[in-house]
Amino acid sequence: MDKLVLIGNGPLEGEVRISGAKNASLPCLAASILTAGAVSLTNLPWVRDIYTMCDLIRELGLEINDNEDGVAIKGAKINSHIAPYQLVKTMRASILVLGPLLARLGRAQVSLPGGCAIGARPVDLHLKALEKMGAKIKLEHGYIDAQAERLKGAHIDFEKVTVTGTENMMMAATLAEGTTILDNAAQEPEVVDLANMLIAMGADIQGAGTSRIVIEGVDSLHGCDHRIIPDRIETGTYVCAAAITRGRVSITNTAPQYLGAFLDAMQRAGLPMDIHEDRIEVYPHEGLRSVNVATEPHPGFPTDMQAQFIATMTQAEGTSIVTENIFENRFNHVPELKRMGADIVIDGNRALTIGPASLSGAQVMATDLRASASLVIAGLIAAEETTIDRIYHLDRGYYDLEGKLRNLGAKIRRVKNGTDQIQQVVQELSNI
Ligand SMILES: CC(=O)N[C@H]1[C@@H](OP(=O)(O)OP(=O)(O)OC[C@H]2O[C@@H](n3ccc(=O)[nH]c3=O)[C@H](O)[C@@H]2O)O[C@H](CO)[C@@H](O)[C@@H]1O
Ligand SMILES: C=C(OP(=O)(O)O)C(=O)O
Repeated sequence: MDKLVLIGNGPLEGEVRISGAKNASLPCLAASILTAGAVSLTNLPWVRDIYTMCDLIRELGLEINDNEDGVAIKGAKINSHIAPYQLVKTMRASILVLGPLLARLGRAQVSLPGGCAIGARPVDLHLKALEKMGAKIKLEHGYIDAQAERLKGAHIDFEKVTVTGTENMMMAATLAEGTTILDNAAQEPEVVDLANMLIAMGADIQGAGTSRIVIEGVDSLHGCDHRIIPDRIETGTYVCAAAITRGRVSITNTAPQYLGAFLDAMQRAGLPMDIHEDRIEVYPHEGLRSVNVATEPHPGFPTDMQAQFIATMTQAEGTSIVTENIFENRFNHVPELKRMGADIVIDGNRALTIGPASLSGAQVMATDLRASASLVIAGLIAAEETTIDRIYHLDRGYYDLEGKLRNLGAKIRRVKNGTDQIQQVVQELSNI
């Protein structure tokens, strides 16, 4: 298993170019199931989850040719309606093929995703909504088995805001008979990106980006060319990396308008920044102030930035209270950050971070995607070496994290298994 080795050093400096959004690419790849036409997607980040989704779509029979910037997909022929356990178990977002398969083929069998490190993450709201659209659903042998000759438009009022639930229903409704209204819909930029792709395929969708989305079903969709939006969570992660190291970093090829609540929190913390249309310039600061945030559905503070924000707050003056409202178990990074010297107390769904704490390198374990990123951020300023194990979590969602950080001057290397090699890499990094 690969590990990351870091040695804390000076401020990051330079430019980092943001990749396409993983969480927009996944539903857009799934949307290609809806058409027999040719789909071209560009600005895909070649991270593990994208490979997994491509494998899943290939497994269904679609033809995919990839290139450096994206994929060309042809869905003229689909010969399976089954999303197997082997693929779904490595990526929960596989559930996104349920709506499109059912809409196009009238049948879908998708392995039921299990819980994961951050929470139980049920898919009951996806299933209830599909039933409301006329699908017959059975749960058998660990699989969701859904059937519907043609889905019918329905009024769906989500009990909770669900991002992939909204995306699944939006895709299913494009080919349904009649009008579907989604209330309490997710307003995330990735939902809007998917809606824009579907509209380019001929779908009739109004209101994406608001809490009510109205979809008028059509008989068929055609192919399209679509460019994926920049990754707001990768962007925020580099803002935190720049902030914790008091760096001067230009974050380019991004879209700051998707990060309002997070950038507002960083500004309240005293981070000097210039925010442009497609880039953020982060400047060195004289010391950060602690601020309180609570995670909420978009446009609130994103849960996917919570771990990286807590890592940054370990260096802010005072006590920062971070309340996690989306997932019931998303503080797995806290015990690991504490092993590095952070002073953090968990109280129910709140994490109280008392700063500034002096961090020292340690052997730590990545437990989920964003928890891993928070350990990298802490490792950038920790004294001596930090070794992060189980970085396959990071590889699910960050394109070339160590390459991008190395470019900014960080002392970071990936090592294959073996403690001998770790010692050698530590020596090499110490000599830089
Ligand atoms: C691939 C992708 O886009 N992943 C994102 C998506 O995940 P995902 O779409 O899985 O998360 P949801 O928005 O669905 O989950 C929000 C909350 O609703 C609950 N819930 C959800 C569905 C359901 O049927 N029943 C139910 O109870 C979940 O357990 C959670 O507590 O949104 C999350 C919340 O912004 C992000 O952290 C993930 O990065
Ligand atoms: C939780 C995340 O992803 P997923 O929903 O795929 O687990 C994430 O991107 O932070």
